[in-house]
Amino acid sequence: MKRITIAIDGFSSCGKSTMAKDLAQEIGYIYIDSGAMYRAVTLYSIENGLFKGDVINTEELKRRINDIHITFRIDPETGRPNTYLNDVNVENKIRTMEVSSKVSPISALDFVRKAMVAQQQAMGKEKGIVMDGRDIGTTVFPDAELKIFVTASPEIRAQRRFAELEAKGQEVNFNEILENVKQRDYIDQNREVSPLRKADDALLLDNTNLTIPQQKEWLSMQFNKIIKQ
Ligand SMILES: Nc1ncnc2c1ncn2[C@@H]1O[C@H](COP(=O)(O)OP(=O)(O)OP(=O)(O)O)[C@@H](O)[C@H]1O
Ligand SMILES: Nc1ccn([C@@H]2O[C@H](COP(=O)(O)O)[C@@H](O)[C@H]2O)c(=O)n1
Repeated sequence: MKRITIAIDGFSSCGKSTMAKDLAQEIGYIYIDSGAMYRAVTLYSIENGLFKGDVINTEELKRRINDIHITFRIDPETGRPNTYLNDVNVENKIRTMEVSSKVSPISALDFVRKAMVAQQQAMGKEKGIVMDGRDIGTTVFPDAELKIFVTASPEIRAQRRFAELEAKGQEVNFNEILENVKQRDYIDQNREVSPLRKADDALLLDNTNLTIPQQKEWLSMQFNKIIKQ
């Protein structure tokens, strides 16, 4: 059977990774969470003192960008990929509010995007990949055979994220999460390099009123339509 490239873009916390991971597992494709890569660069910057408050030492980060190696390894227990930063598992550390609050300015830097996009394109050169993010259908894989753009109301997205972090035992505040979701959407849509936007040939999915199984079924249907062509 032919193998294709699947790009899933959209707003923060709307369920892109959930859909992408499930589909990849079902069809035996590689899954890459490109947001995890920008989060890992952000964590590196925090841990290496490259932030003074909210100000980034961009010159130093630029000098070090080639020392930042991000890989994904499947967790044998869950069957899901974990993110590694320079060979250390950082899957939990990159999901904190501290990283969420600093990641969008980091991802707006042109040299950071250039480095990440090159790695993402290398990961997808054999096809058989599902990648989610903000610019996958527009910049990383403009020729992807299946492109989806996901959205949902900011309130429902914040609610979903709140429930997830609370279940992980993190101390979270709903309003802080809602503010973060809106702020990241704004920065991601308004940056100069590869701003978040729907590719002209992407299918739009508003999953505000969909359950996880419903959106999974919808995505499988879109995949099957393309693969049978
Ligand atoms: N349709 C849905 N209904 C309810 N909860 C959902 C739905 N889709 C995803 N979720 C939950 O919402 C949360 C955010 O989902 P997910 O991490 O997949 O979003 P995302 O778009 O990849 O986010 P980010 O852009 O921040 O990486 C998760 O806890 C997930 O389980
Ligand atoms: N292709 C991408 C993916 C992500 N970003 C930036 O990273 C942030 C975190 O991503 P999540 O998917 O984990 O929410 C996101 O807010 C973007 O700033 C990106 O620029 N391009």
